Amino acid sequence: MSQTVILEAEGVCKHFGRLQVLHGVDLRLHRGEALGVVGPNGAGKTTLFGVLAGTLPASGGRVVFDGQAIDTWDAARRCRAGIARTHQVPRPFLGLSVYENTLVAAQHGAALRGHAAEAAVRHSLERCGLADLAQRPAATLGLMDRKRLELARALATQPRVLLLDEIGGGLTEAELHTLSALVASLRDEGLTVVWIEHVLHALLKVVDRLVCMDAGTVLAQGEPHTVMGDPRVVEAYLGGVAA
Ligand SMILES: Nc1ncnc2c1ncn2[C@@H]1O[C@H](COP(=O)(O)OP(=O)(O)OP(=O)(O)O)[C@@H](O)[C@H]1O
Repeated sequence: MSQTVILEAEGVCKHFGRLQVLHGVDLRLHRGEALGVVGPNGAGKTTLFGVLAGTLPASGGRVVFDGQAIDTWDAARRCRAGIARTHQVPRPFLGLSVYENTLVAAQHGAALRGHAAEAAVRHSLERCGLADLAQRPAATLGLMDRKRLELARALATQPRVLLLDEIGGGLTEAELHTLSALVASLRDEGLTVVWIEHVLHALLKVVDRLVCMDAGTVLAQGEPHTVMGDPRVVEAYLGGVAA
């Protein structure tokens, strides 16, 4: 795995009014790796994603993508540059088809038009196992297919970095197995992935490194099983019981 840093948070702070949620987070993402992010509810994981993706302005620190400071870039510009994210609760356009939902992402997220947009949509739907459901209205999809669509919409923006926010929640064991295999294959094809997840066994099958956050700071990071066995992680995240 290359050790080139593609995305970096340096001393990132975030306040919501008087509530400080991120307290100087340092995070380095290496090109081509899959990085897992775990931590107790309220640790600031999703807030960090917002700051990286540009949907939330940081209150301090900086974010560097591919060697450039991107703090002044809005979310649309970051997406066009190659940072895509999924959300905990998928919110597709319910009245549009799977195809149309993904086309909107290709057009708005990556500014693709015509054949290039159609090719990106077809490829994303095939990658996510949705090709046969392309004409289905999004409103008729079950949970797993909504998650597939959320992923396909992110892929249609042609990302270099993919931020996955708890995409495994609510899935069956068989669905989790499929999801882990899909995320691993995306990483194996060269996509850089950051995955926030509470379903630990699904996450640990895939990630190369793990970060544990607690109370707006990075508590531990490194080789996944070493991090999960770290006494501070066991105490803060696993309620004192080792995984
Ligand atoms: N827009 C907001 N306004 C005020 N407080 C917020 C806002 N967004 C998040 N918070 C607070 O920031 C803290 C961190 O939330 P965040 O969602 O980032 O945590 P998390 O680690 O992703 O948690 P979870 O695992 O439950 O998703 C929480 O206390 C939350 O209530």
